Amino acid sequence: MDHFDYRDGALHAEDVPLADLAEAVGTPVYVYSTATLTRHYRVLRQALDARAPLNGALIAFAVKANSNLSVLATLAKLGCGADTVSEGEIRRALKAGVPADRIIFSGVGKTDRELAFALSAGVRQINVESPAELDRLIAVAASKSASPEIAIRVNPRIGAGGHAKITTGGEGDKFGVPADEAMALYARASASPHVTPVGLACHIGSQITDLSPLEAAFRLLAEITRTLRGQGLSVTRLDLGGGLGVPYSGGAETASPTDYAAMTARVLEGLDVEAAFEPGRLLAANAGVLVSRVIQITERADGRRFLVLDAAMNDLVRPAMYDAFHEVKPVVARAGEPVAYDIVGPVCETGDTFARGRALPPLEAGDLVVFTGAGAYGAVMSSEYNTRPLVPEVLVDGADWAVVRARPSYDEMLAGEAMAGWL
Ligand SMILES: Cc1ncc(COP(=O)(O)O)c(C=O)c1O
Ligand SMILES: N[C@@H](CCCC[NH3+])C(=O)O
Repeated sequence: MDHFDYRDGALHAEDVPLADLAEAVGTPVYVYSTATLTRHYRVLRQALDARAPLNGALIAFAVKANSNLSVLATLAKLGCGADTVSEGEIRRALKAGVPADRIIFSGVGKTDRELAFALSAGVRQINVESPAELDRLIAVAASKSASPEIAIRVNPRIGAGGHAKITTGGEGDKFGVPADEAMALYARASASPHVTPVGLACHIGSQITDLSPLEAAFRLLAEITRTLRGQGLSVTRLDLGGGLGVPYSGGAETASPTDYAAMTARVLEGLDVEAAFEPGRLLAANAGVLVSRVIQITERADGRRFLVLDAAMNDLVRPAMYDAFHEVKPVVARAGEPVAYDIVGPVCETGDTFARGRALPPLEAGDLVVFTGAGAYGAVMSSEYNTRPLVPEVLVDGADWAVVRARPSYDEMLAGEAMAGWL
């Protein structure tokens, strides 16, 4: 459930009419709902706390899904931690008030500088994804006389997710260490005074709607835990990643947080480990919309109608990149027989197409529409392609709202560039 509803035919974010926001801030603009973020966090928190093996488990929001400082601070205030994949994300999480002991550092290619930064920040845990990374981490930690707590990320050879480009646990995927190698790596790490292995991690993909691949991966981690303990090694934490999908359209079926918690608790029963989760999309996707204005409607003699918006693939890349579906709705409810539109942006790429033949009520130039489900992997994946300013972001809380990232001016966009001295 979200908090974007029609009231008297006008779409609101909580108590704020989106048309008012569009007028005040301009379009395109991302709008996030505090009540929805809060609700999504609480639903997961309660589902986990209802199952003894998961009670109090760390929820570390995957910062890559939405790294806006105010969004992170909203979640941090609820007790949420952060799953990070770069020095930049660790800096953001700290700045937003996430305590270092709730920050997990994941990622397939952390630089020595980033590892050193994570050590000095005192993050809770570094998830090591390869033997080469373990060697570099040991060297960095030795130079600081440190011994950070680490988990080994297992590649369970179970890929899952909404699109081939977003599976991460498959055999050919770059992430993590295959199970047998992971056990050898864990034993090797345990012998070093410069890392302290505490557990295992996995994350097999994103937009996963069926629990069975997740269950298979979690069972594998439980089995590895038992094997390592049989070798006299200590394993106290399992980081079970994120990946749970969300319904991008009203009718779509996805596993619920309650079913997810029940399945996970069954797998961990009796194992006596501290679990952690790294949801991104689950908390943020349906807490955000992208508001855009119709520039014009281009009609062809063959009857094709292009709805040309002021938002483009550089603002919301998921349809172009993954053929992802986002529902499009008019901000002011309109009557009339639905019309089929090809919904496109102004960027000079055929891929700048959000949807083909999408049925919407008849629209006119100047009308506002929203893309729903845009709170995760929306603004964070935007670019300035075609020298289009990055989209601003607004956070709503009841009847209050604030611009939490401003649209840059053209001067600001060009300020970082310099003319070569010989020109
Ligand atoms: C290590 C890790 N954890 C968590 C996530 C969050 O995934 P999702 O947004 O699907 O929950 C990702 C991204 O897929 C990831 O790479
Ligand atoms: N960015 C992707 C998901 C990948 C998540 C990061 N591993 C999306 O928009 O669906």
